[in-house]
Amino acid sequence: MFKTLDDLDPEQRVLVRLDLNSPVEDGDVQDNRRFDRHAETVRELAEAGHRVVLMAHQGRPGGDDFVSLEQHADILASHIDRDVGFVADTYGDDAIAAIDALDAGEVLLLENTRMCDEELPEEDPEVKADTEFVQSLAEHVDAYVNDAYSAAHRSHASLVGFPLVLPAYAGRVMQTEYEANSAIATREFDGQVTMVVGGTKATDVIDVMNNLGEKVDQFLLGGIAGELFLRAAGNDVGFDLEGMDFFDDQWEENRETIESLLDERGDQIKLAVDLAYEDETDDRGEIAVANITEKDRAYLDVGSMTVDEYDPIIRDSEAVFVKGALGLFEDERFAVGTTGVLRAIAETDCFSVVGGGDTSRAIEMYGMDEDDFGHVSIAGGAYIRALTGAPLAGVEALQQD
Ligand SMILES: Nc1ncnc2c1ncn2[C@@H]1O[C@H](COP(=O)(O)OP(=O)(O)OP(=O)(O)O)[C@@H](O)[C@H]1O
Ligand SMILES: O=C(O)[C@H](O)COP(=O)(O)O
Repeated sequence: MFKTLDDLDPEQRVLVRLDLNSPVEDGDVQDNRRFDRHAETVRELAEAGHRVVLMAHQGRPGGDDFVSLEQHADILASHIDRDVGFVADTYGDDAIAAIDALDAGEVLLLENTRMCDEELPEEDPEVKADTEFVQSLAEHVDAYVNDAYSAAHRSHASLVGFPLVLPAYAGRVMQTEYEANSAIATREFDGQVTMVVGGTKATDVIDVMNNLGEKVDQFLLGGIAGELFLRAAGNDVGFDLEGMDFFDDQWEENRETIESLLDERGDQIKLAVDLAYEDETDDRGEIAVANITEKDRAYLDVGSMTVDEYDPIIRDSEAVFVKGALGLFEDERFAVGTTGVLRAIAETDCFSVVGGGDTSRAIEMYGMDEDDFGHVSIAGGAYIRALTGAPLAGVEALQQD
């Protein structure tokens, strides 16, 4: 395990890595649950009287969402009910002067870590620890806290360098995410364990099945990934709408693996029995998979009969994990599958974890209460890695003494 905020000495100058990477629309950073979650860690540190220096990233160089963190400071301030200072510098003289000027309980956000050349290349922690970025900041703080679980799969300087040169602790988000997302690999459940898998990436589903095949009793499939499995089972599905490229490449690359998974794990894998599409009047139409004779239209959701089949399986489960949406839920007509399984989870008291950046958005979009779920992860790439047992560089760096 790692040390947590409970182990931190009083009155520290603490350097805290958050993940505030957010959608940006027309240059405006959108508020989202990452701010709300990290607010807990920041508030706790500030209220305890520490001097709090925050680091985070936004986008990647070259992308439209690669912007300054100035707006993030204001959004975060609104979540913690106290000022968050901002300095447009990552580790230069301005950043150091602002850090040195902090009083107890004050909070300062440094500029986008990815504006620093030493942050991004994926390198070993030892190399990152040796950078000017890490060495300069480390001299002006007493401790390092990593709260950025959702970025912990990256071996970037702000995530893996500091634990080698400073006493390092996990923040509250890091702690909660790590525990919940590792549960499927580490916890023993007495009853049935079910995994709902969908979304657009077949390899995510394949990796999850290969890694968790012994832990999970039933995989309930949907989404593009589910359609690829239906195709492998001999159905004429997998039609790309104009401008979309979900199926052909994925089919070429994964066909054999999917066929052998169906062969070896057929009893554990439940596929949709009906699918939904946009009909001639732009309404939702549904068709039983058994009645599909031609690959002539795109399917955008699992159908209602499928939800009726999946619902009792979820209600009989002791633990349910979700990765990926069962349909194009952003369009209300095609949200039936995704909201159907989420409602079934919310209404039972099973242990549940819902992950995937997109999928978890459905919870708020359709007015469900996060408290009805065991854990709603704010992680995308890190969540899938946790499920498939892959190491997370940022977590490993924290765990070494
Ligand atoms: N049949 C479908 N047709 C088109 N889009 C679909 C379909 N089924 C699911 N999707 C889309 O899949 C997306 C989720 O896929 P993804 O695999 O990216 O899931 P995630 O795990 O939530 O996200 P991420 O990996 O980005 O964190 C949703 O935005 C949804 O609209
Ligand atoms: O938003 C995320 O999933 C994380 O912050 C990681 O971002 P990245 O994929 O740009 O490294």
